[in-house]
Amino acid sequence: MSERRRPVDRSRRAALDVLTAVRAERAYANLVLPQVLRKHRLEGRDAALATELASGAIRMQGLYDPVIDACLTKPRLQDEVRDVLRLGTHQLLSMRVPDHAAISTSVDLVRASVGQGPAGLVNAVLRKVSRRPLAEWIAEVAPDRTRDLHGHLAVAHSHPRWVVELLAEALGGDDELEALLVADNAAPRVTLAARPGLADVAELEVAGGTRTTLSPYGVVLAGGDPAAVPAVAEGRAGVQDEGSQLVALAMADAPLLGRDERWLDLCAGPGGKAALLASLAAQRGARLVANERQPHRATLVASAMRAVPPEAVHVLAGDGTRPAWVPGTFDRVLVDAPCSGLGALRRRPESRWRRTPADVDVLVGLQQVLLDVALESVRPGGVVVYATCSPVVAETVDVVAAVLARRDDTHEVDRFQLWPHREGTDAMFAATLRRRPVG
Ligand SMILES: C[S@@+](CC[C@H](N)C(=O)[O-])C[C@H]1O[C@@H](n2cnc3c(N)ncnc32)[C@H](O)[C@@H]1O
Repeated sequence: MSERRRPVDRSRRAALDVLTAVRAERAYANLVLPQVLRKHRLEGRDAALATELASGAIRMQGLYDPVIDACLTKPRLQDEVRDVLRLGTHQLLSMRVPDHAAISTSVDLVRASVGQGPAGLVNAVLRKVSRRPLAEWIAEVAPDRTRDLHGHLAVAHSHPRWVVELLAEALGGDDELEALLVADNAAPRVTLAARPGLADVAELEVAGGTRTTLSPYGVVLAGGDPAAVPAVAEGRAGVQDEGSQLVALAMADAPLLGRDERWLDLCAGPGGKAALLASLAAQRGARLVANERQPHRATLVASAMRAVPPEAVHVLAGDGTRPAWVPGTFDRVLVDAPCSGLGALRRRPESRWRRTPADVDVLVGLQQVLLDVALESVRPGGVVVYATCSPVVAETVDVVAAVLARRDDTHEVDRFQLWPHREGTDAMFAATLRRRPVG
């Protein structure tokens, strides 16, 4: 068949659709992927290939773009052509696709999506990329490691430099920094939580899972579609990172004197932690109020609760900074605050390129207000867990310190910081605070 009439590989076409939507429409890759896979009728290995191509090309663009630029003779490149080159470069440098297949399918793809014009350019650039292995390209395009470690790691592991610097600050130094950046670029394992009283871990093991070591409710799936597991389909279990399970348990299991009936999840959407908390509350004769500001996310919370006994939960759509309850109502409160998400970069390939340092500044103000509201909402003697899926110092320990500095009725009793390269979880932070009992 002539080159011009060769059909475009559907997985690569789908991957390009994802890159286009993420770039041009600011779509989220993990939300747009299922739609694109359906549109191209991709399943099994073809769907897995499209997913790897799209996620890898987006995640690694901080390394691939300088490599591509080093192969150009003219500096300017159409966005659509750069997307095709990112996909081709990912195949050449990070996947086991033979060079000739990576190059010819990319040429076909650009011909079909942009036109004949850039086909020669794509062919020439990818041939140059294919002449060196990844390590040599890193040595060529990244700053020298001994002179500028953060600059080197930022390019070699494709993270914005400001993110690398905040992660180094959170780690307290550079010793584990590279291990963390490597972990950020690896696909997370799919973990389920068996919601107590509704499903048990043994049931999920039968579905092909292996027990997690840190959460008593967690099971890691070897593969396959988690939605096909009956307990997940029925809402008796949920897909949930082990770190998120530990945050929910920090709230549910913090020692408490006196009444333990009224629980609040102040920022509940989309409802993973709230569903685990509500099932625990049902077992312990407590009731959870699951509050979420965005109405459509409150709907997701309600859906996550479909298997929970209705008397154990009340879902509320409301702004947590203007509480709809009187102060001191609750015995336990979780404030899983809106945050930069820099601890969950493994899950969202584009998020590191979307976030800016200014986002962190804005979020810190909201995080402090929400933590203050949480402390006002809990009775004296009650506990509040403040959590983020970010390890950034400004969003974690600094928020807790700033709020505690203004209050003389609260002290910190516990805290943890999890890491993808240590525990294999998202980089979740949680601090447990207690309001002093009166008298
Ligand atoms: C990190 S997410 C919570 C994740 C959730 N706990 C879970 O495990 O599924 C933060 C949530 O806070 C919500 N949020 C943001 N501002 C809020 C506010 N002022 N009041 C209540 N919720 C808010 C966001 O819409 C988002 O759903």
